[in-house]
Amino acid sequence: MPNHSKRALSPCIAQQTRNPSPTKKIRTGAQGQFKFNRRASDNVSAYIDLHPPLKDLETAQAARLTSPTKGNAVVYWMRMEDMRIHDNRALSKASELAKKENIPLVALFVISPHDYIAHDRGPRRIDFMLRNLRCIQTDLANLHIPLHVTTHTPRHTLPEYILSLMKDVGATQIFANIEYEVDELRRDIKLCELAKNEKFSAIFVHDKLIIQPDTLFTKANKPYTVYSPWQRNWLAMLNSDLAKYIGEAPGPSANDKSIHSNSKLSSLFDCKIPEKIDGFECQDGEVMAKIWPAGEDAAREMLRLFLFTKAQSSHIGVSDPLANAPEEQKGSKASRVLQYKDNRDKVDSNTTSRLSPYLASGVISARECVRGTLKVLGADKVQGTRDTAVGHWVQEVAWRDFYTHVMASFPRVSMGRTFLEKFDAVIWETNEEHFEAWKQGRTGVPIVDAAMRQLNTMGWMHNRPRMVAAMFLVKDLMIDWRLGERYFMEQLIDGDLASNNGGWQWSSSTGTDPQPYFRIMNPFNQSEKADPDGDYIRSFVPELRSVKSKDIHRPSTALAMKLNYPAPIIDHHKARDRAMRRFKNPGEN
Ligand SMILES: Cc1cc2nc3c(=O)[nH]c(=O)nc-3n(C[C@H](O)[C@H](O)[C@H](O)COP(=O)(O)OP(=O)(O)OC[C@H]3O[C@@H](n4cnc5c(N)ncnc54)[C@H](O)[C@@H]3O)c2cc1C
Repeated sequence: MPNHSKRALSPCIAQQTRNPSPTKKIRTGAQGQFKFNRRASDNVSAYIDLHPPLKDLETAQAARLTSPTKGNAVVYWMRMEDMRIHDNRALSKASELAKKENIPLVALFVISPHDYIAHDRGPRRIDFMLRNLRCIQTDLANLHIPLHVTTHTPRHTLPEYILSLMKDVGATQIFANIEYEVDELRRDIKLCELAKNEKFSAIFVHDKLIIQPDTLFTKANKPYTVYSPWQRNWLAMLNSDLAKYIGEAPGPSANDKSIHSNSKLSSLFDCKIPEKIDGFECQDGEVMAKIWPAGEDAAREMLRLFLFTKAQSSHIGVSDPLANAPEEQKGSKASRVLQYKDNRDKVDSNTTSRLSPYLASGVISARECVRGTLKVLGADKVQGTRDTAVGHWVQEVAWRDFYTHVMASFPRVSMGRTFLEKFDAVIWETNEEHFEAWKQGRTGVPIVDAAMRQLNTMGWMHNRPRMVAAMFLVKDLMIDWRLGERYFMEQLIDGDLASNNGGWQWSSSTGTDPQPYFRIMNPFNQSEKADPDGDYIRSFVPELRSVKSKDIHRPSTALAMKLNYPAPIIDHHKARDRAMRRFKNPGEN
């Protein structure tokens, strides 16, 4: 199988581009247009959609050895999207087998810097991964299960490396949860093949989503490309068998204490998790640890607070989300999830769950989140329609499934290709000053600047400003969405390839279910709706803190000058006309 993925970096290129700094120079092409080193060619794009690697993994799984000889241990291979012990299907299955065969369970985590470069992972996401690994290592050690953490490059030899580690510990079976990105699937297919040659078995399990990809189809037996009908089907399937889709996977059993005197395995307990990874040093690690505490207990507490307590405006910016939590008010209609339908788009308070970093790293399962909604309602069916507050939230969790389904069925979208191919020809501006101003939050449009500064200080943004800031880059500044996609990934602590790509393609009207290109958000109107009193802007744009009136949404040039705040770098109405023209006739100026 040709390995044409845009994400396949050769090791030497990967090393050269090690430091994915936010100020990385923009590559410009011969015609002065921004150029992408990662946009798949037409042939590759067509090939990958015809041969989605998830199907190949399913084929490899069907052909795997079902009963290899008993080994001396069973391995669970944890990856950076399933970083938890509770309700973890691959871990649960690995533990079940170890118990049945009466052999120890060993957990493995391989740090793969080339993968992080290939996926534009930022230092915050990597730091969060290391912090969570520390919690997991301690919790597993309490069950006498070692977590062996090791680093490997180059990434294309990872399957051979995993196989050698299996041999080192005397394991013949390895379990992992599926990662749906192209290169990750190809890596796992290769491991299946190598394992089979050795008469070993590699078992890959669906865990990330509520409903796995490749299960929901239109009446014409095609993958869905529109969210609403897909979601109706998703909800019906979920409610048809709650135990199957959101049932909790049993936790791992403890190993026998004798593992500590096992000559091959005891040293695995000594492994140290690195403080940092070269090229991914987190400059604001302390701030991140405060806003996004690591570990499953923290994630669960975030969920509990969202389900059972009120929003707090003191939690807009850099603050500990678990501190000074308001009292739980059982039966009260004031909890954040019960107010979600009305308040979710308000950015001046913590109206949403802020669980995305935990879901993206798998510190909590999506199943647990949906089970939580059943508890709030005391219901035995999942609410998932927009007419109820809880249903509305479940619909958001479903978007996460949807975008991963899209990526699994149309893998080219993750290779720098637009879903709607006709928009691939849209002509983009190449104004580096504009791009820098957007990144730094100095566009002179307060809601956009607050959003970008929230991203730069918190590694996270509320969904509404994400859409406003993304649409401003693409439609007002006419800068290619792929540059924004990359910048978000580098900054976000919740960076998830499918959701980020889906969000960017939605905002730029190039994706599935697109916001039509002629619907362009007016950032000033959005600001008045989402942040009526201007508190969100005030917390992230200190220059405007003294502005008490509605002027905060659109300060006059004189006021902006007086406050040392930039004038808007673009006229929204003129920019809107330009975007309409360019999208209506892709390829024309
Ligand atoms: C341009 C753009 C880029 C984005 N990039 C990412 C990303 O890299 N990672 C990411 O997790 N989300 C991304 N999103 C989706 C969304 O903005 C965040 O998931 C949400 O803001 C997280 O806040 P929350 O946890 O409080 O969400 P809540 O409103 O509490 O929603 C609960 C969960 O549902 C999921 N979810 C909610 N909205 C969406 C959505 N539109 N698409 C996919 N999943 C959703 C998330 O897992 C979220 O934690 C992006 C959206 C846009 C417009």
